[in-house]
Amino acid sequence: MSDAPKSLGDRMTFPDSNNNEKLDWAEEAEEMANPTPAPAPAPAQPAAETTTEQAPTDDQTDGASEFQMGSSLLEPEFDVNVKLNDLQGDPNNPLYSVKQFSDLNLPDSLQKGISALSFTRPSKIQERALPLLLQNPPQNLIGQSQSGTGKTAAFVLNILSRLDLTLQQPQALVLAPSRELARQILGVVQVMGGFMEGLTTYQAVPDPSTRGQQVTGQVVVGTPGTVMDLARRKQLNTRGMKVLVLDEADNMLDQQGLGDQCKRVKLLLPKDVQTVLFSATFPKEVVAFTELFAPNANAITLERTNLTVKGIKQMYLDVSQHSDKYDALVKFYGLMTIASSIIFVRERKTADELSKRMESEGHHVVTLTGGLDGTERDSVIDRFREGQAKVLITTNVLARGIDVQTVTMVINYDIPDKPAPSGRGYLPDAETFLHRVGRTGRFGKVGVALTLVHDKRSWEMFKSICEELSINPTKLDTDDWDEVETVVKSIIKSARNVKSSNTMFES
Ligand SMILES: Nc1ncnc2c1ncn2[C@@H]1O[C@H](COP(=O)(O)OP(=O)(O)OP(=O)(O)O)[C@@H](O)[C@H]1O
Repeated sequence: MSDAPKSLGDRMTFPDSNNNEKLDWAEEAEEMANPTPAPAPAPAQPAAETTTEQAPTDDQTDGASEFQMGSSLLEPEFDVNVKLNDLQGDPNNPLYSVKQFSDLNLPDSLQKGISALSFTRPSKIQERALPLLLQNPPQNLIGQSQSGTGKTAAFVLNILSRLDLTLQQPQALVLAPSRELARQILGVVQVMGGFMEGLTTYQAVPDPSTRGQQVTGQVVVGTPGTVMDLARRKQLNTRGMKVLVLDEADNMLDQQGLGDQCKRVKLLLPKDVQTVLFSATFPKEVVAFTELFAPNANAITLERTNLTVKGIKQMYLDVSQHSDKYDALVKFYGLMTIASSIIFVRERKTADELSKRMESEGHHVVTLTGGLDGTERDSVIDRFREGQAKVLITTNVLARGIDVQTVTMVINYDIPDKPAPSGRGYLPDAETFLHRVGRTGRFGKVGVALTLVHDKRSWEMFKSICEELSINPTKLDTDDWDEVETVVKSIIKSARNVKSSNTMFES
């Protein structure tokens, strides 16, 4: 099945901190000639097999306010660049960045909301973004920071501080690519705004029980398709909107379907709506469009080399062929106790197959794909959040934004890919890789990411992603499981021993 050497690691290995193996790219010099490595064109695959699942624009039920809080602050470096479009954002202005939430002059009700979440001080992105977001007249913002660094709280605080609670009409709209993320954001709005008397919210994801209902919630959080439907049916009055937020903005503007819908939604809003775009990634293909969508925006960006969360330890399992992946996965799970983990696969079919096999062998797993209806999806993610299920198998539908702090391991059972611009074949998808692995290692927690590599193509894809993101993963060799156990344990231990540099925060 595979055209790869029996053990890829024999000739192509990443440096391994544990056994001092050195990276040997020499044999691949030709393939590496291009500084931004493009992998060999992927073999054509049958359509049904190759479509990477898109984030859904439909499905649903009602809001939940469950999410994790607290953190052990082990997060390493990340620095942001700030591009300011006005003099108010001058670094000499005392509001340029804030050291304490109390410096923001927020109403008491909001300070209480922040305390309810146990946030003691703002993270770097919050420190930089909040003064820019809160200034008047409102300014647009494009904000980038690594996964799990607190972008949600930044845009939610801005929204809540701009509401007129005496008006019972929609005033702020947050669009997210999946129903699960929309529910999660709504949860943050409800807890953070829990002390604001009269605050109302609306969850705009497909829900048969709210069909025909007029939207009166002041903060509307939803998926673009549903929001567009509500507006078209005149159930959502958009005239009073003051803030529009696109979470996972690059994803929202990049995909043909979601991008079109977001544009249409924006056209319905007042011209002076404050437009806020947040993501951990803004690939260059979407940057021009983000600037059109949020004109004259202040921008907080990350250097390409700072995109990864260093607290997430990267490993890969080198298996000989596709059919060995399942056994290697199960063996791996047998080695250690993992608090909670997410296994990402490429297709719904694989998710279902993997889930059936693991269940039949006594593993308790849950599966969430776009193939489930809204109520089922809500129930699965809730059970996983509550710890009733420790293993979640899913597709890219949950690659972005989902915050479950008990997740200590992410497994890329299949390497993420995206259609090549030429329309022929698929290319490695570094952005999706980054978002997937970012489901662990949240807000300074330690996490481990494991990627399965099984043939030459998967190896090349992984290698390209690692180069693009400056990742140096440790190889786990399936010929020696005792060694795998030792290596993984030592990686986890070394990650735990990372001295807190507190660089989640500004010094
Ligand atoms: N100032 C803070 N102090 C402590 N915890 C915080 C603070 N800000 C955010 N958090 C927590 O950090 C976690 C990650 O936050 P959030 O989900 O907003 O990250 P994100 O940057 O949006 O990530 P992603 O890019 O994956 O969407 C959440 O559990 C949140 O409650």
